Amino acid sequence: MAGEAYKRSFPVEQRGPAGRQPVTITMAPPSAALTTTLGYPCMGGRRELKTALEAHWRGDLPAEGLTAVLDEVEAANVAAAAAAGVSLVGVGDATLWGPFADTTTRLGLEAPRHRALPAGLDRYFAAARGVPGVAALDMSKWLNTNFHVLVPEIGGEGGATLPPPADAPGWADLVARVRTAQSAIGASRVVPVLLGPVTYAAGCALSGGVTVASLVEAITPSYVAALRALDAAGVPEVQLHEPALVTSDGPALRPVYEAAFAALAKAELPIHLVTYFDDLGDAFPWAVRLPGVSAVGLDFTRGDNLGLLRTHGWPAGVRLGAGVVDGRSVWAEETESAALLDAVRATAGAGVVVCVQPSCSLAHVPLNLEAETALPPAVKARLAFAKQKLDLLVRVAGDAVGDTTSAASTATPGAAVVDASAAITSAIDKALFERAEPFEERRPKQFSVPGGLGTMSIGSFPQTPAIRRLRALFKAGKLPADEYTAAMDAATVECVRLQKETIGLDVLVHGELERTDMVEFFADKMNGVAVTKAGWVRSVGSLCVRPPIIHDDLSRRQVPMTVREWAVAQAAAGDTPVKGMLTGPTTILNWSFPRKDLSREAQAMQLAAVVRGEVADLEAAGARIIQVDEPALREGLPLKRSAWAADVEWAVRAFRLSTTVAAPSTQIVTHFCYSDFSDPDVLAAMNALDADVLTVENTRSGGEAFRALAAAGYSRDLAPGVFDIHSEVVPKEAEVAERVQAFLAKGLEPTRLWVVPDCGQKTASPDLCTSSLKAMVEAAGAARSASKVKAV
Ligand code: MET
Ligand SMILES: [Zn+2]
Repeated sequence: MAGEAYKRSFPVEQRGPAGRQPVTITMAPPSAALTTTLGYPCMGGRRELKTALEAHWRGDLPAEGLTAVLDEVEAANVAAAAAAGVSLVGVGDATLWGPFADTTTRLGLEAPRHRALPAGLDRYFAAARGVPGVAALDMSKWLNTNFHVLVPEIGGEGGATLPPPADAPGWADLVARVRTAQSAIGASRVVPVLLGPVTYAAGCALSGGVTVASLVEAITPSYVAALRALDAAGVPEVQLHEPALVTSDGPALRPVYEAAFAALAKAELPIHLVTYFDDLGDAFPWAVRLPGVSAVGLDFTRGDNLGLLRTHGWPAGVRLGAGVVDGRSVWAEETESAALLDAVRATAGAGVVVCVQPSCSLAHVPLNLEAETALPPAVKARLAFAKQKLDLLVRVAGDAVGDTTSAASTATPGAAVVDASAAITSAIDKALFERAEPFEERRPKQFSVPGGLGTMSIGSFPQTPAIRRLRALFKAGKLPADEYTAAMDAATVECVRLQKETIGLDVLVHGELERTDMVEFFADKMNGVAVTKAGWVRSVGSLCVRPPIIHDDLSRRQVPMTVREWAVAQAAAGDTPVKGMLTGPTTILNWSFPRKDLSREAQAMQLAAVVRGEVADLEAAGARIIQVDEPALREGLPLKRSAWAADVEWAVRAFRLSTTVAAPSTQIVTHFCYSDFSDPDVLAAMNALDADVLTVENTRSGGEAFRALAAAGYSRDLAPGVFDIHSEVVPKEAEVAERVQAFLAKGLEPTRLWVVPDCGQKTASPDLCTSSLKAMVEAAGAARSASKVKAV
C-alpha cells in the first residue's frame, strides 16, 4: 500500500483557552500486520464532552452544540488511531451516555413514558436521568467494569412494545459518523462499532412474556438494515460486540445467536464478532463458526482462550482477532503482549490470518500518559494509557510479522503472579476474621433509635463549586494549608448543622467534602499506589473517575487518614453520633488499576490491613458507628458464575479483616449500590460480612435488593434506600412513606430497619439534597409513630 496516500493532513479543531486553534495531525500508513481498535475513550483530552454534557443539562448548550463536541472528540480519536498506524479503526463507539442508550434510540425501543417526550436528546436524557414525574431507566454496570449502562425496559406494563416502531430513527447517525471518518482517513480503514443484538437483548429488563430470543428476533431486521446501510457506505466490515458470549449465559444462548447471525449474514457485510473480558468457555466451538462471521475477536489477557484454541482449533477462513494488548490494564507489558501474540500465532497455525488488537475497547483506561507529569518516574516508565497502547499495538503487531519460527509457547504471560493468598491466610490468626461477639449479643450494646426506623445518609453531601474550588486551589499550591483546612472545617461544621438542625437525621456524617472520590482519597494517603492528574475514566454520564494505580505493597502513609475530619464533625454534632466513613478493601481494589505481579486477593488483604488500622483509630477517637463501603464488591467478580466462589470468599474475608477489630459496641455499617445483588452467592456474601447495618441502593432498581434480601431472610439491621439520588426530583414524602410501609409489611421489625437514600449525594444540588432528606426524615417519623400506635 502506498504510504503517500495516507500522509494527507487531517485538521482537527481543538478548543484552546484562547478559542479554536486548528491542529494538524499527520497520518501514518497502516501497519503491515493487520491491527484494529475496538473503541477509545470519548471524553476528550480536556474532558470537553463532560463540560458540554453538563452545559447542555443546565440549558446553556443546545443539542447541536453538544453533538458537535462529540463529533470533534471522535474525529480526534480517529486521527489518533490513524496516526499510530492502526489498519482498521473502530468508529462509532463515542457516545453521549452509553451503548444501551444509543441502541435503544436507534431501535425506537424507549419505554412509553420516555417515548411520550419529544424525540431527540430530551427523550434520550430523560431515559438516562429522569425528568420531573418521569423516572429514568435502571442502570447497571457494564459486565465487570465500573462503567454504567442503562437497562432498557421491554415488554410488560411500563416497557417498550414489540415489534419496534416503523418510524424508529434507525442508524443514520452512525452512518453519518462513519462517512465523516471515511473522509478523514479513507473508507478502507473505517470499521463501525455496534453493540451486538444478543448482548443488547441480554442487557434489557424483560417482562410481559418477552424473552431474549423474541427480542433478538424483533430487532434483527433493524440490525440487518444497519449492516446494509453501512455496506452501502463502503465499510470493509462491521464489529458486533457480543461479550454476552463469555458470560455464564453464553452457552445457553446458542440458538438465539445462530438464528440472529443467520439473518445478519444475509446483509453480506463481513462481521467481526468481538468478545472480551473472559474466554468463550463452552461456547467456543460454535461461537467461532457463526454464520456471516468473518473474524472473531478473543480476549487473550483474561480467561483461557489460548487453551480453548489449542483444544478446539480454528475454523478455516475465519480471521482470528488476537486481543493481546490488555485494554483493562495501564501497564505497558509490551514483552508480555508480544509473547502472547507469538503463542496465539503458533497455536492457531500458519494458515490462520491473525489481526492484532486490544483485548477490549480502550475506553476502560485513561486517554494519555503524556498528561501525567507528577507520577514517580519509575512507575511512569512502565505505564501505557490509551494513546500509548495504540503505538504499542502497532509495535507488537510489527514485531510479530513474519515471525513464524517461534515455538508454540505454553507459558501464559502473567504466570509469574505471586499467589500469596495461602501464605497470608495461614499466617494470620483466624480470630482476626471474627467479631468478638456474635451479632445478637453485640447489637444491644450499639447505637439505636427508640422505636427504630433511624435515619441517616450514605455519607457524601453535595460537592458545590465553592468546595471544589477550595480543593483545587489548595492542590495547585494557591491556598496555604491552614487556610484550606479552616475553610473545609467550617464547611464540615455547616454540613453537620444542616443535618442536625435543618434536616433532623438520627446519625450524622461529616459529609466527605474533602474527598474528590471515595477511592482516590484513600489512595492518596497510602504507600504503594499512585494517583494521576488526568487519568480519567468514564463511570456514568458525565462523571469520570481517576482510578489509582497500585504498583507496590500497600500501607498507610498518613496515619490516621480520616480521624481529624470525623472529630471536627463530632465536635459540632454534640451528642448525636457521627459515622466514620471508610471505603472497603475490595472496592478500593476494583476501582483501582491493580498490580499484575501479585494476586488480587493478596492486594485485597493488604488493603484490609490498611482499613483495619483506620477502623481502630476512628474507634479510639470515639466513633461509635463506622461505615465501610463496599459498592464494588459484586462488580469485580468473574463473568462466569462458576468462578465466583473463590473471589467472593476472599472479598468477604478482606471485609472481615477490615472490621473485626471493632469493639462489640461499635456499629459497623456497610453500603452496596448499583449492582445486581439478587444472586444467592452475593446475598450469602452480604450476610457473611457480618456487618451490623447493611445499606443498599433499592429505589432506582425498583426494590429489587430489598425483595432479594427479605426473601433470603437477612437478619441483621437493614437499610434499603428510599429515594433515587440520581433523580432531579425531590421525592414526595408519601412516596417515601409508602416504601417504608412496604418494608414493614414484609414483617421486618422497625428496630431492624433504617431509612436511608439509595447512595451518597455528592452530585446533587444542595437544595435537592436537603429537601430530599427532609422528606425522608418526615416520612420515617410518621411511620415510626404509626408503628408505635400499632404496637400499643
Ligand atoms: C458509590 S457508594 C458511595 C458511598 C459514599 N460513602 C458516598 O456517600 O458517596
Ligand atoms: Zn453507593
